[in-house]
Amino acid sequence: MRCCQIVMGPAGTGKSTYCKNMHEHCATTGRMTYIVNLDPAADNFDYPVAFDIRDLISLEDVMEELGYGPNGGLVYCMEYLIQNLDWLQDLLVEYSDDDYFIFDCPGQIELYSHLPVMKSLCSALSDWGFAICGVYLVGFFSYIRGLMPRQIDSLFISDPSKFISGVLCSLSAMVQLELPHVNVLTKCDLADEQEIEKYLDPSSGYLLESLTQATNDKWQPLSRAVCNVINDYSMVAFVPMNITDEDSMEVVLQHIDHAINYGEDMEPKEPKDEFADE
Ligand SMILES: Nc1nc2c(ncn2[C@@H]2O[C@H](COP(=O)(O)OP(=O)(O)OP(=O)(O)O)[C@@H](O)[C@H]2O)c(=O)[nH]1
Repeated sequence: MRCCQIVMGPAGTGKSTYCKNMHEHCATTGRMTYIVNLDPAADNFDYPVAFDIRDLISLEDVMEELGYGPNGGLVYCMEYLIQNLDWLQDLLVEYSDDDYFIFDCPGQIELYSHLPVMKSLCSALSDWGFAICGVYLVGFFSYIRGLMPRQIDSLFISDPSKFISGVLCSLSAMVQLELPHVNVLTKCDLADEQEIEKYLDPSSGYLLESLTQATNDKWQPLSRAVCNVINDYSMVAFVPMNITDEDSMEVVLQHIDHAINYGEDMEPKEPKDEFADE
């Protein structure tokens, strides 16, 4: 079966790092993967690129030649890809049916929340025989890059509303793309395990308690409803990933394999229980 992961998520959540680590982890278990760069704004990679959207169109050229800004230019590039999908199909045709692809996507969340381009891409991949898993990354921490690279900007942990916002964005991608889907919480190597658990364990009541304290009475029914969605649907649950821990990469991969193999028929379960005895 031809399989692929569509790696999505806001800017800086670790999509390219995830692709590199997933590629390396799969190699250690004898699974050959090919990474496709679908970010027309990408500059360099730490992983071997099988093929690259920038060979079709680059953001720099679009901005220069059409006078678009970065966001409009990116959307233009993605729409151009959709209008030229034969470019991608011709490249994929060269590979065998057992080959496994990881698509490293851009960080503009509107691509996953309401614009039709990713949905069109996924429909095409499905028509070409791919079993697809959407992998949506949310960072437990976020970084500012640039003048002070690797400086920690905001700690999601200090602000449950940011965590909720990340969950709602992933939910929006799930609803929009209708793919077998795995949510991954990245940068967990930077956080204390017990702190992460507070966010991920619905029985802790931590999210609702924090939101209740932080918001005006008027918003509390909404906070409760959102927390119920997060707690009741294991499909919205996040798999914590620690890139320094091979076991953690393997757990993420098992969730993806499970999603690909069982897709929409998957019984809602707490992901952490699912592999507890393995
Ligand atoms: N400690 C730690 N750092 C990470 C992790 N994932 C990513 N980073 C760092 O976070 C920064 C952003 O990572 P990228 O992989 O470039 O993120 P991205 O989502 O591809 O970013 P965009 O392409 O801008 O959307 C880099 O400095 C990475 O080294 C992680 O799991 N742990």
